Amino acid sequence: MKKGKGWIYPYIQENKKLIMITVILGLLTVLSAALLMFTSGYLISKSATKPETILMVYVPIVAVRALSIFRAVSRYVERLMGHNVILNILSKMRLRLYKIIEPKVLVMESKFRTGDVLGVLADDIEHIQDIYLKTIFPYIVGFFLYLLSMLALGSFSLEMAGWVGLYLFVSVVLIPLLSLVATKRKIILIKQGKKALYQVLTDAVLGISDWVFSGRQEDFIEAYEQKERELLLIERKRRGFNRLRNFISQHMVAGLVLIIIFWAADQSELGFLPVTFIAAFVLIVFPLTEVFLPLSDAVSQLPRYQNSLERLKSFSNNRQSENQASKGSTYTEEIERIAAAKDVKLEFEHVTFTYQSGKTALDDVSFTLKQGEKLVLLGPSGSGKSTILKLIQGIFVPDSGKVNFNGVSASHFAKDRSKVISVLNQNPHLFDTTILNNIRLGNLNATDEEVYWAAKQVKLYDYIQSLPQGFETQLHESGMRLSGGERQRIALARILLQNNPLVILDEPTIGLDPRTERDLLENMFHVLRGKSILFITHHLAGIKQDDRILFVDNGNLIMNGTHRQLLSENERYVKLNA
Ligand SMILES: Nc1ncnc2c1ncn2[C@@H]1O[C@H](COP(=O)(O)OP(=O)(O)OP(=O)(O)O)[C@@H](O)[C@H]1O
Repeated sequence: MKKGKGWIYPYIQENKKLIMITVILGLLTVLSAALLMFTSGYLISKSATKPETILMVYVPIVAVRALSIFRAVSRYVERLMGHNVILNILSKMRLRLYKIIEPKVLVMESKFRTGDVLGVLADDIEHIQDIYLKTIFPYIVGFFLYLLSMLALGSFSLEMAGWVGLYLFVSVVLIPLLSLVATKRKIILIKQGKKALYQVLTDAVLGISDWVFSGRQEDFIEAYEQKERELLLIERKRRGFNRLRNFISQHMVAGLVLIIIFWAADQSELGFLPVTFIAAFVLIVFPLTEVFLPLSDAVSQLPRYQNSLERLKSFSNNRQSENQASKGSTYTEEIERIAAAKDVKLEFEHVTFTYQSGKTALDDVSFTLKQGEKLVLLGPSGSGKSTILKLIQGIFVPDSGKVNFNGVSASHFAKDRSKVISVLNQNPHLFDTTILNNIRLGNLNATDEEVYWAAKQVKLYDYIQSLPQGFETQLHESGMRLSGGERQRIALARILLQNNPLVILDEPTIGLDPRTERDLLENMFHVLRGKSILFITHHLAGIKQDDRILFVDNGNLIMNGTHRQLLSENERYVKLNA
């Protein structure tokens, strides 16, 4: 199957045999139901004529039994088969979605809203499932049934087949299409409204403590409920319209029954049809319309699918991340070599990067970081530090210039970046498991002794041992029971076990008091000796005389020199240090 070619057609193509079997089983189910009603109608009418012996109706009696068993069996097998195909398709769709999302996890924050991601994961794939179950399968079955009914009726009377064909066309094709046109806007509004509510709610849940502390939770609930009421109003109108459409469709069925009664009676009077067949012809209408009626509803759901499909497409069509994912595998060997050598040279060459919004975040930035060097990336808020970090991680690709590790573009690292780069950020995540497991995340093959060694390096060993359960202490959700400084030390211990050549410290001490900050930085730089360190910060705490400083401002690299040099040469730097 060619990936990236849509979310419906490739799966139909791949499963066409199974889908055909499901459709044939669906047809058999309806046909056996129709024949059952036909034979039952005949049997009742024939019995009413008081046949002399039971043998006269013996064949229809056996046929009724056989058909009812056959109908139940074929319906069961059809459902089994249908769901099997759908579950098979769904599992492949989910895997595909996972593969699309996984490499983008680091960009998610800047490119998608959480509500959007949840929407795709929770709703959209489920909706696509309905396309098959409620629209594609029923429509194919309905189409063949329509042809077969017309052929069967045509063998009795071509004129009648023509009229009934037209009548069914109006109720199966025209009414659904009209209802689609009438409800399309409402369905799109409902879907968009639900999406917006999803996003507002996600946003509010993420910032729930701020709502509570600002004392404005009532305002939020009121605004949310107001939007929900507006949506309900549209939904009520849509349901009202559907009820009207169903009412008209039911009356069309009643009309069809009357037409068949009059026609069959007429044919019987003219001697073309035995009287015992009148009921048979009338009863056959019911199982057939059972297939045709739900089609209106299936068609009116199309706008819902459209919205889901568009959202899934927007996920699969992210050019930047697709570039990285596709090229990543070609460079695996080279990346392994770089990781094994533990000798990395990071080069930024005339890098320019502009966000989709048009904001140029970096303009012609060049610098080099050799193995074992410490580079301090300094700059005020919004100057471009995080953008540099994302370019190093290969999440973004420069518009011009190069970001290379030993000559290999950072954007080729994709999933393998964790073999070369370690990142300690402002808020490392600790999981609800033991301290031992949390540290071992850095290297799942690390022995207990190695974990203890890492804990000693980051000066946490004695503290952990003093806890009643030592390294087996559970950290609870998000590692709540530890202080900010301790959490950073756990994360640092992970990095030591990871043992990568390049470590990026992304403002790891933000929010800590000056003393904890100083102790932590001292410990960090001590235990990370020999590694290349890129220390991103917006102030000068922990900086030594020989550290090389890169100062970015408004996307431009305006200072490049050691702390000592800049203090003696650069007035602005001196002021910063004051
Ligand atoms: N996803 C984005 N879309 C558009 N502009 C962005 C995006 N992310 C950042 N920017 C803009 O690019 C510029 C550089 O942002 P960046 O996050 O790199 O700064 P920073 O130095 O890391 O700031 P801080 O220290 O506050 O984290 C800023 O003006 C910012 O508003």
